[in-house]
Amino acid sequence: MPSDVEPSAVAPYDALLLLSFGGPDGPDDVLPFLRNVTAGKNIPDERLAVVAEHYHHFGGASPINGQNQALQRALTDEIARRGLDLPVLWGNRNWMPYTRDALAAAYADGARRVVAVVTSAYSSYSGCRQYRENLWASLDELGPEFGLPAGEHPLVVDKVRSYFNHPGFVQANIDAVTEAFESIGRDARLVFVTHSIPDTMDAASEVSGASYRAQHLDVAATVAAAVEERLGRPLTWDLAYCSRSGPPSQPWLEPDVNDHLTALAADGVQAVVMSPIGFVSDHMEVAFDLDTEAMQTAAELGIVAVRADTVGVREPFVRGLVDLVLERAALARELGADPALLPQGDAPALEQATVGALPAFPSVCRPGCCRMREGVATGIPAACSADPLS
Ligand SMILES: CC1=C(CCC(=O)O)c2cc3nc(cc4[nH]c(cc5[nH]c(cc1n2)c(C)c5CCC(=O)O)c(CCC(=O)O)c4C)C(CCC(=O)O)=C3C
Ligand SMILES: [Fe+2]
Repeated sequence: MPSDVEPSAVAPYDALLLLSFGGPDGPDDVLPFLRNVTAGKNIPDERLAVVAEHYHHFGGASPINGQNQALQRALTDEIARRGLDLPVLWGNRNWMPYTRDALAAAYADGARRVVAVVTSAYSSYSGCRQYRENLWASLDELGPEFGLPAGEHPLVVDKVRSYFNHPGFVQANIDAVTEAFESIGRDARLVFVTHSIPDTMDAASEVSGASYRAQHLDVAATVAAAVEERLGRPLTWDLAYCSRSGPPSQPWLEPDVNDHLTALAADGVQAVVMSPIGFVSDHMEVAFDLDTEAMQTAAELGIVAVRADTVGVREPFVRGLVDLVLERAALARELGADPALLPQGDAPALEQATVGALPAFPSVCRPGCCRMREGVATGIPAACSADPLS
């Protein structure tokens, strides 16, 4: 077996946690799942009913769980290929297998320090802090279960940095968009798509180095430039959003992809490649909001549309995630085992591969990282930062 690194390259980690959103496995799961997702959120009942219908349209099961299992297998294979020893666990914030159960199993197997990879490439409350809050709450619950005094955690969990500008994630998107252009076989507008979030959440995301929107614009510019080079012709591109929820009175990032297609049609655009750079797999937002709804909008407008693949289990992406785990392990070794020693900011000198104009995002979240609103602490503790309440 070829091995590009020493087995000790994963130290101090005993396990890798693939941390994801979760989704229903069948019709009976849909409502309890939606209640988990929206607990304490200001989401109108009408919106929930509509989203429940999206799931029922697919037999009540989300594709996300199967996709995460495929990624878990791909990571396991890539880790073995490199001659490394690191079991890959899978846990979700909103559905079984839950984060706490995955961590409980890791602890029972003897793991004490775990590195997490979140299935969200971008930094925002939804893609960073909410996962870190879920980790902290899970660790809090597990302490007493394993006989520790309340407030003591059985495990330390670190997370790899937001990887939107890591070469592996970006390369997999470049490949997918190039293939989509080859399949449409004609000149087409390139429309990048991501999940909309409230404007207030976007503003709060900026503390990590650049806002959620700016992170996407950076990736989009890099991908578009590389695809132009591969195709040998210039492209025009935009960033649009899908899956808005929340009350209509609350501003969210725009334009919505359907409105954007309508505007493009009015401008005479006849063909579009949609690239879902905001998502790592073809879960419900992609399967329904893009493949069902936006594709129907395009058809009604007479626009020929092709949807580029998400990164899924593409080789550059999977390889990149394992590179990020090794990067995080090197940082952990440099900083020592005590999370209290972690710096309140950037990583010390460490080789961190990036592409685009933005720097590598912090591996240890900065104070105020990815709050729901700028300057407003929720009082909910979050893992993977020097101060859980900051
Ligand atoms: C930025 C972002 C990502 C990408 C990063 C990441 O991947 O984490 C993402 C992913 C996902 N979102 C998902 C599902 C849902 N998101 C909801 C609601 C919301 N998402 C938000 C943001 C994001 N969401 C926000 C600001 C809300 C409002 C309420 C809140 O602040 O939480 C709701 C409630 C109903 C609705 O309002 O739509 C559902 C059901 C699924 C599972 C899909 C499947 O089952 O296949 C996935 C992967
Ligand atoms: Fe963060």
